[in-house]
Amino acid sequence: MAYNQEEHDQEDHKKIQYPLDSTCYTILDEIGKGVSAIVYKAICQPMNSSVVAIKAIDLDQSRADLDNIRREAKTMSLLSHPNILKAHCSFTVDHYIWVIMPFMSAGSLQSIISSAFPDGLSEPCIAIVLKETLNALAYLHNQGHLHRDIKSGNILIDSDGTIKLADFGVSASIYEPISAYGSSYSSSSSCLMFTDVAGTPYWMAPEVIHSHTGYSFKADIWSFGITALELAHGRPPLSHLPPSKSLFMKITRKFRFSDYEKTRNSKNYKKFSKSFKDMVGLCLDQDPSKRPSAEKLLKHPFFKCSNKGPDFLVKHILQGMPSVEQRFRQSKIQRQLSLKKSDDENEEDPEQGEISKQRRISGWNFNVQGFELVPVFPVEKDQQISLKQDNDNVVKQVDVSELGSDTSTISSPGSSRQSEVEGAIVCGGDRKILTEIGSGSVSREVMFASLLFLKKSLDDQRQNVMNLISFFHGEQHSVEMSRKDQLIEVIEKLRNELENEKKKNCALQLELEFLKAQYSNE
Ligand SMILES: Nc1ncnc2c1ncn2[C@@H]1O[C@H](COP(=O)(O)OP(=O)(O)OP(=O)(O)O)[C@@H](O)[C@H]1O
Repeated sequence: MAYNQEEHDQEDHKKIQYPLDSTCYTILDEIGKGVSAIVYKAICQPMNSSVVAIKAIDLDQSRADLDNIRREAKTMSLLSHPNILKAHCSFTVDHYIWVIMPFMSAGSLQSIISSAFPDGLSEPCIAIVLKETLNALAYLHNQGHLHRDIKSGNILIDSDGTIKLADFGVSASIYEPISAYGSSYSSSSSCLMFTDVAGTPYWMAPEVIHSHTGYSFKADIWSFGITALELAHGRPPLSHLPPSKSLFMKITRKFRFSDYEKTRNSKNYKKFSKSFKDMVGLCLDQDPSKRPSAEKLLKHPFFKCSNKGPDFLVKHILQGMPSVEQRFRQSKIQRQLSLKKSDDENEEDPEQGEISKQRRISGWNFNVQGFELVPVFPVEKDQQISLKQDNDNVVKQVDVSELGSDTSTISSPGSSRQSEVEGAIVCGGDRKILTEIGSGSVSREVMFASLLFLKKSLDDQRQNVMNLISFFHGEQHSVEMSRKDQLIEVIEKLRNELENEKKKNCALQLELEFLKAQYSNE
């Protein structure tokens, strides 16, 4: 059936106003959890007890400030498309913002994959999900909006197989006044560009991480390509690394060979069609200008061949699937078990032992045939931290004890102003080393951008730890949960946050020292 925008808009205007009062809603169950929000299934009594989803965004933990969240609500209220999830309303409840949304009873594709399809979906199912998502994206781009957080966690599915794109928490409009984005928006270049780092690391386009270069609609296309890989393999590339590390790997264009091998030797290696691989390859072009627009991508043979609809998804994905609330409960238990397992493994196999297994690579490309990211090995085999010299590029080793630290060694560019350094952090016991490679593919601005990102993330984590500490001092969570659940959750969070904090602190300090040394050398 052809989609009629006018009819859809008229339907939209007929919608009834949901109450802006939390007492009108009864929470039934927890169904999901994001970085700074919990999602509940609830009923709205004055609306004939209709079922809704409530996203409770904790303002104390949210990266987005109130303005951003208001913008999300505003963006959602102005958009109208069958593949875009539109909120009923939103209002504040203590230090939470409640976004009242239609309940998409099968939850997100991410929750479906993680609970029932760990090795990914079949290609015909992927084609339907991606096509519906791309319809939403094409509409969004035509309206002048970037989504900026395309991933399977933001693609929701209803019991009848309907697909909707959700979560406009970091979306942005190119038509809004520049002041709405502070200094993060620039219209001086030939196309409208954003420069702030937004989104979720594994799905982020390289130009979003290298944010000094600016990015636009094509950043969503990259994330769409990563989402395709996520649906195909069950997880996005580099997701075995912590988010900050995956960002750093993208910036330094390195990731561990052992990790790549893990993916490649997967027993469940699947075959995908040439047109699917080609479509993903187009999205994952390093050069944003070479990626197709959403509208053009819709005309790709991969989508043209797919004539199956939502019923197919019901039959092949949803039938027999536990409810979204059951799945959420299961995933919580699994998370706790895997946390315990990784704790045990860390005790047996300290990080130091891992270092010897690591083999550095100088870049990574998307391989259309193999349908995965492929490492590029450095031309020079020497991976020692050493004095390295080539024609016009000198890299000299500096002992950081000279810079005020007694356990670290960094290599930094020497006399040449053109020298550029790719940094990789290798942590082993208490000896932290910032290594060199003078191949010249990462500039100081990129290094700065990554440092700023790490710093922001560090600040966020510090804030989270402070929140948890105050929670332990007796602050009440606004929604009732069992005491045991709360404690398990808090301990899990605290352990993660502290671990991350420790690693990032260490990395950040070394990198800052390194930059200081670099500048003082000049
Ligand atoms: N309207 C909805 N109906 C049904 N389930 C939902 C709805 N919105 C969210 N969910 C469920 O809650 C989960 C968490 O959603 P949320 O948007 O908070 O986090 P996320 O997108 O997974 O992560 P992030 O915080 O990184 O954006 C989703 O994966 C989905 O399963």
